[in-house]
Amino acid sequence: MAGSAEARKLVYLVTGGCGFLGEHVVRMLLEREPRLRELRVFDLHLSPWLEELKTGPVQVTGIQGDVSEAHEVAAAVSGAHVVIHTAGLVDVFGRASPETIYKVNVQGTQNVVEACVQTGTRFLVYTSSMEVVGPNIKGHPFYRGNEDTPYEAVHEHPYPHSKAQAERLVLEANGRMVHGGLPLVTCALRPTGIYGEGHQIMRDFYHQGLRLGGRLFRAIPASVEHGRVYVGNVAWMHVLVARELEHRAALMGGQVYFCYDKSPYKSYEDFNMEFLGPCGLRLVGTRPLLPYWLLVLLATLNALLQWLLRPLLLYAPLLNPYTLVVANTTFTVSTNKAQRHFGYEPLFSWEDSRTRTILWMQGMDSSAQ
Ligand SMILES: NC(=O)C1=CN([C@@H]2O[C@H](COP(=O)(O)OP(=O)(O)OC[C@H]3O[C@@H](n4cnc5c(N)ncnc54)[C@H](O)[C@@H]3O)[C@@H](O)[C@H]2O)C=CC1
Ligand SMILES: CC(C)[C@@H](O)CC[C@@H](C)[C@H]1CC[C@H]2[C@@H]3[C@H](O)CC4=CC(=O)CC[C@]4(C)[C@H]3CC[C@]12C
Repeated sequence: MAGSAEARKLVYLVTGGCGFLGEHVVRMLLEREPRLRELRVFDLHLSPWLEELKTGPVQVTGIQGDVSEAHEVAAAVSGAHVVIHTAGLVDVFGRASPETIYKVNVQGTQNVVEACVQTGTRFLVYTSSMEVVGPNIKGHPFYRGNEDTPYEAVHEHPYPHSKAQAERLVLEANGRMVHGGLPLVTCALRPTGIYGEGHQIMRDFYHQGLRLGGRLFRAIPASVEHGRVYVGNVAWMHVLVARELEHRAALMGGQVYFCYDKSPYKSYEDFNMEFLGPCGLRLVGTRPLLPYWLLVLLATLNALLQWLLRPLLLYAPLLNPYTLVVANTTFTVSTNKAQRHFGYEPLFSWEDSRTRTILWMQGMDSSAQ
């Protein structure tokens, strides 16, 4: 939907704009934000597809930078009306050190907040995560909960802990005076497990299945529900929040919103099979093929192997003690807070989300042959 030239006056910055979610946010903004004059895409690694976006009426500016470097963030934020901060180290597989995770996710977010304050940017949307809530280290289920559901959010793993710290920084910054004397308005969005075109973990499952002769072996009971949300709907919620923050600052400022849509409640593995099945893979077993204690042993051995091999190579399998607990703990949301506060409705139906994801996987399938 193209806006008239005179209506184009806003400058948006998307950090992590070349990532799985970030790319969908960037493309959604270009399609559905008619007030855009300039779209800045800030990322550690700029993608080649950015060039194809530079042919339209909106100025698309790729900025290669590191959110953990305050001066680089300040330069990118300066002059922006809205910042959508998606950049982060999404690592639960032990690829990055805890120090690096905190440096990027916490210090990086602090840098974004301070840059908004110093340069006068008034609207900040942060991509938080369901993991800020849970599953907690005790494996307590969170069954179709909402933003107000009481839950003992206790984290030891660097990733959820860093996301919780970053979210708190963003929410506490709401109301701070920015350069120019007006208040900063912030909010945080908490996606559950995002799926869709470009999801690296789905690729990993697909390639693992190919290596195992087209089979995947059930490890988690089908009864363990895991919340999932389509990346296009998460992107749409980011665009909508960024648009509505100015007019609904009193209601939305300092708030958190789960990202949700009509994706069905299923176990993580059964949900993945909605896409892996049409690509020729099958999930072996109606119940977990191995007892849980053996899975714990295998996960622990994987963690030990990762530690032993680290000086030589990065060994980062999907199964480790943390991913096993998360996968094995029910965590689903049922809420309409985003609809009540800013009129959010999913842009993509479950059927459409599923079809788009399958077509992407099949396209990946053909390119893999
Ligand atoms: N993937 C998922 O299921 C979920 C993701 N999230 C959150 O969504 C956000 C995006 O996640 P994904 O797109 O899945 O991850 P991703 O890894 O695909 O994208 C993250 C982007 O941030 C960039 N980045 C990393 N470190 C950076 C740094 N120091 N400076 C600048 N850019 C940097 C990466 O290059 C990448 O393009 C993250 O904040 C994550 O915590 C939240 C809930 C679920
Ligand atoms: C090997 C089997 C036990 C297999 O079932 C493991 C699946 C496991 C890799 C995933 C299960 C749940 C996922 C996490 C969940 O979707 C919540 C997340 C939120 C985020 O912010 C980032 C990603 C993740 C931690 C996601 C990562 C992969 C799982 C642990």
